[in-house]
Amino acid sequence: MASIASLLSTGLLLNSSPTSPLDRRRRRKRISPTFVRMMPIRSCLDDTSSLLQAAQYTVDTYVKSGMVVGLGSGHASGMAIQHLGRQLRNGNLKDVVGIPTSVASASEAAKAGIPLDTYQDSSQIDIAFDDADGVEEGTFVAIIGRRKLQSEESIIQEKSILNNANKLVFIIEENQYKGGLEGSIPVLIQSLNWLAAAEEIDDMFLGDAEVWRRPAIGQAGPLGGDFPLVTGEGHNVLDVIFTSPIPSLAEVAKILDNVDGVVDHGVISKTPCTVVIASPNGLNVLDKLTADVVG
Ligand SMILES: O=C(CO)[C@H](O)[C@H](O)COP(=O)(O)O
Repeated sequence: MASIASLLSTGLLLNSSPTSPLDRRRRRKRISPTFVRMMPIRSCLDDTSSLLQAAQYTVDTYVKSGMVVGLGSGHASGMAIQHLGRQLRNGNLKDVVGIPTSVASASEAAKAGIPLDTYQDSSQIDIAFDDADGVEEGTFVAIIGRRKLQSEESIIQEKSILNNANKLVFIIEENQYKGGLEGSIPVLIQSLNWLAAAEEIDDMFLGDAEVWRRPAIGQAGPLGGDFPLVTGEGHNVLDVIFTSPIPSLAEVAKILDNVDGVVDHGVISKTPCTVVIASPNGLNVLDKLTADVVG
């Protein structure tokens, strides 16, 4: 098995291999139809205002008094948290408790005056909203966690909050909802044997993706530089950067789940799931009510 460094130096990581495992799975993949509701809400707005509208719509539509709410991370979630705080202050909502998915969302929620609780496995979460780096069209499988992690925060915990919520809503922009997503998927790996796991992932996606270890400071690189990021749980983070469109995120997740040393990753698949999509023309609200059957 070639090392990542040697593959990079020969440029092999950038070449496209027509017979990679992903290609073979691409040919085998069949996805059953699922029910998707589309509710267009028309308006004419710039990017920021449309995301703000999506964030406010999410809170106004799905958060009710007395609920426990998973508070997501990112730009749109920040706006939703601020709006939720306003609704509590002006009395439109009461007795809401927030469970933050990150240091940033905890800090935003504290500033907005939202009462907070910490996440436990037994937490009953009525609804969670979150940003996503991308949501795959039709399947609603999402990528989270590309952002830089801070101190003790954890993709594992963020995924648990989203998975345990009775209702999950992603708030995204229209260019983030599509088939054939590209870019990176964060993968948590045991730090002791990180190189073996990285090389196995590199082999699995040869021709489709580059594998880099995320640094705590400084530039990213195949070996993560001198200061690799170590999460609060003691893991390293690999960014598996797809240079060609991913035909099926669920298949990628399945491959990653089978690699020795992989602890978790930023692919999340949950139904039911709602996506509130902001665009300059207004909002599209899509619901996926049933899970795909892959044969
Ligand atoms: O992990 C994530 C959501 O949980 C995303 O990586 C992140 O929040 C995206 O942030 P932004 O929408 O501000 O680019």
